[in-house]
Amino acid sequence: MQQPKEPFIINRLKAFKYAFVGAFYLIRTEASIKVQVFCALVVTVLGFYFEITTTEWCIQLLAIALVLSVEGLNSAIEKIADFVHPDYHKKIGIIKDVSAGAVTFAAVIAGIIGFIIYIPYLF
Ligand SMILES: Nc1ncnc2c1ncn2[C@@H]1O[C@H](COP(=O)(O)OP(=O)(O)OP(=O)(O)O)[C@@H](O)[C@H]1O
Repeated sequence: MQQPKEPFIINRLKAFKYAFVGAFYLIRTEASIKVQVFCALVVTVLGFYFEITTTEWCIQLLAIALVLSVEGLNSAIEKIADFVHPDYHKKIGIIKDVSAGAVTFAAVIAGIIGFIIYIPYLF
């Protein structure tokens, strides 16, 4: 028998709950996400210390969101890869390397953004 359809708002609230559970799971279990969250906290403190502009805050927050999102998706791809093929396989290696490579793009660009924002405050 089909389950009765739940109201739209309940359905969306549940989706939010699952998404937050996933976000906290990432922070609790993934070393790379812990490092990225630590970096995000450091630049947030720097932002308050140097009183960066509203535009700089927006760009910094976008860079943080980009790195955390791509890192989270990379973790999800690693988990899918381990689930579908737990043993060693050359193609799984390439899939994981490509996924990690996507994080590298985001992290390098975020680093460059950090330099562009903070170098003028330091020198
Ligand atoms: N099943 C596998 N088959 C082939 N190569 C693998 C496999 N698992 C991992 N590798 C190789 O080892 C590298 C590291 O994989 P791993 O799953 O440990 O990710 P990680 O980079 O340590 O993840 P994290 O982001 O959690 O630190 C991969 O990028 C890939 O080159």
